[in-house]
Amino acid sequence: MTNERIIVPLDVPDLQRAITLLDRLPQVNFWKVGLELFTSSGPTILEVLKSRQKRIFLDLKFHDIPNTVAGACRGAASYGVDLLTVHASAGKDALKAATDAVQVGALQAGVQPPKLIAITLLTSISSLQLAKDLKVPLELPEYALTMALMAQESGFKGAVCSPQEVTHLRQVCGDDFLLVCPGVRPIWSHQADQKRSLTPAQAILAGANYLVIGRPITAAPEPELAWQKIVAELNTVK
Ligand SMILES: O=c1ccn([C@@H]2O[C@H](COP(=O)(O)O)[C@@H](O)[C@H]2O)c(=O)[nH]1
Repeated sequence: MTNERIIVPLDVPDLQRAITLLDRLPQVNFWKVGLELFTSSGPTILEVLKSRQKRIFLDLKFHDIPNTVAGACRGAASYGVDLLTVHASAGKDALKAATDAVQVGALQAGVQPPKLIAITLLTSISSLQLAKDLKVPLELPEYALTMALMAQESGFKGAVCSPQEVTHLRQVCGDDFLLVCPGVRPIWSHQADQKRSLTPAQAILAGANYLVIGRPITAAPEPELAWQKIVAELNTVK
């Protein structure tokens, strides 16, 4: 179903505002909890989402030494969430440690392990910034692919990438590798800080499994209407 492929981030400063958004958009089945809400309010929101039978993408983007990433992944896996992120640039040892740790954490908690998804390169980074600020000597598509392949070799189930990299990553990583795309922008919405965007229809046609679409929906004057417009756009390419 189309709307199962749209993940809406709960990028709000507190639990009450998150619940207000959930109440306003009951048609959304897949929600993302990220750094802003988790830092301010902790894991309570995960219980709220589960009590409403929602799917959960816990986007905490771990990036640390292997031992610390493993500990964080064990803890996060105990919540029984569907997807969990780690930065691929934490390196192969950290990614392998994460792969083992989610199994342990989930087993101890008696829940299913989350699918681990690697951040390849934040969608707010442009090619120019990658070269000039981060001093990465690879072209951006090659860098994103290198990160995705390292994650795949380390046992990750998928990657977060911009929709602009999806075609290439899909070709190389295969059909079973999940590609989760933020930076998706309908033509009627603002780019804001996203640098590598495509429209929802273009992202799905390119081969994305999931689209993460936040402010075009959550900051719209009428979020329900924005959601409906995006679902209608995706129905044209089903
Ligand atoms: O590379 C990345 C990784 C994660 N994100 C997250 O996705 C959403 C995008 O929200 P919008 O309001 O649609 O821009 C946000 O929660 C980010 O933390 C990303 O944008 N890029």
